[in-house]
Amino acid sequence: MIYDHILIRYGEISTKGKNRKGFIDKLKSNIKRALQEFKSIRVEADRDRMYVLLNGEDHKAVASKLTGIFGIQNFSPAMKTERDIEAVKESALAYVSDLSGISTFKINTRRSDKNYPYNTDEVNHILGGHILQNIEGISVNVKNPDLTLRVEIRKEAVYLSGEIIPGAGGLPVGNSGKAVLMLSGGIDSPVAGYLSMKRGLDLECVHFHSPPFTSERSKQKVLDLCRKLAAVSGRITLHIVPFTDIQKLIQKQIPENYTMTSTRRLMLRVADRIRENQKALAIVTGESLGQVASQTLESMFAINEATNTPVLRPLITMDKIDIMKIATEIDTLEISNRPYEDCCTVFTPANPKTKPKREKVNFYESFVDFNELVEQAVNGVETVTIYPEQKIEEGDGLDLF
Ligand SMILES: Nc1ncnc2c1ncn2[C@@H]1O[C@H](COP(=O)(O)OP(=O)(O)OP(=O)(O)O)[C@@H](O)[C@H]1O
Repeated sequence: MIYDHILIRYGEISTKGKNRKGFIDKLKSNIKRALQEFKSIRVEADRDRMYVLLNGEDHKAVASKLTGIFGIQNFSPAMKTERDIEAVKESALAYVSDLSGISTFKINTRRSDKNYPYNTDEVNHILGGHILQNIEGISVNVKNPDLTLRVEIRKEAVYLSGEIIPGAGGLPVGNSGKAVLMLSGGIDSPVAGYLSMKRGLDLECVHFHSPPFTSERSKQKVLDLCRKLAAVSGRITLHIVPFTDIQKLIQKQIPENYTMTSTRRLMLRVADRIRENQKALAIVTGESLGQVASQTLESMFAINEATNTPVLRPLITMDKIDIMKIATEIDTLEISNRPYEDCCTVFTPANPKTKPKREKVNFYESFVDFNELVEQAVNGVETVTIYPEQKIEEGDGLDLF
């Protein structure tokens, strides 16, 4: 089958003029970036549809890229033909003749141009009759056909397609503004990042590390996770925060059962400074209610006091098993399961407070001046941009830590 187009139907889209334009422009540029290896293709957009003009490129390879792009409801490889009914008849016949294993079919016509000289029923009959007359042994089955040939009659042309391939849904990455993702090496935060990109967020990642307590291998883990997220968005900027001094001071000055609460508050403070520098408007975390001591409601209440920036928690109501399912789908689970230490696990107290009190943590922190160390951590951030295909191996010259 020689398809010349892929016809893309938009996902959830606000009908308001300006938002619609923003959505379409963003989706178009994301599609162009995802398809840049196909040199001949062109992408055209109008209010209701987008078209990838294949110009000879393999439609299957292009389709496999399109399935991962947020903002696409579904899409169909399509043949474009002139509006003249004789031309449509010939194209429909060619389309069906070209497929093997089709013994039943139906025609499903939609007219967005109501001025077309034939209504949808008439087009269904004309094309159906033509196919029945010219292909031996084929019959119509309206309930369960082998092929539903969709015919879209538009102002500029008629499009024929036989297959609807589901898209990833969501909103185009970048359509909803920018946030920073607190990315650990664990299972949850990459999934939180993926889901927030699905709602159109552009993400920059922040990772806290504490050398020499955390190793090169835990660094590699985070870089690899970023590479997976970059496969969705085209690229990811990662900010790596030197956190050792802050953690040491916490260990020294804060009572042991409150060190975890204080560590989280300091992480949030530093992440918020990076957010501000990067002109982002929210912080995303991988927290899920009740999962661990730091994720009880009391803990979140005590920790969240560190900022009044919106903290988005896409996984808050999800069970671990469902989070792991998504981690498997986005191919991050195996990376997250690598057994290397994270700065939090290294310093985790034996009995962290599961119901910390704001007053108490404020009281303990009031004896310690963290301001200078927060400043140093923000100033010591190393930033690296990661692309999907980039292989980052240990010792390849990326002297991050
Ligand atoms: N080293 C780190 N760097 C950046 N963010 C972190 C780090 N450690 C934890 N976080 C953030 O805090 C959230 C809660 O972390 P915590 O270790 O309590 O939970 P978790 O369930 O193990 O999460 P994850 O699976 O994402 O590590 C993480 O999802 C992440 O957003």
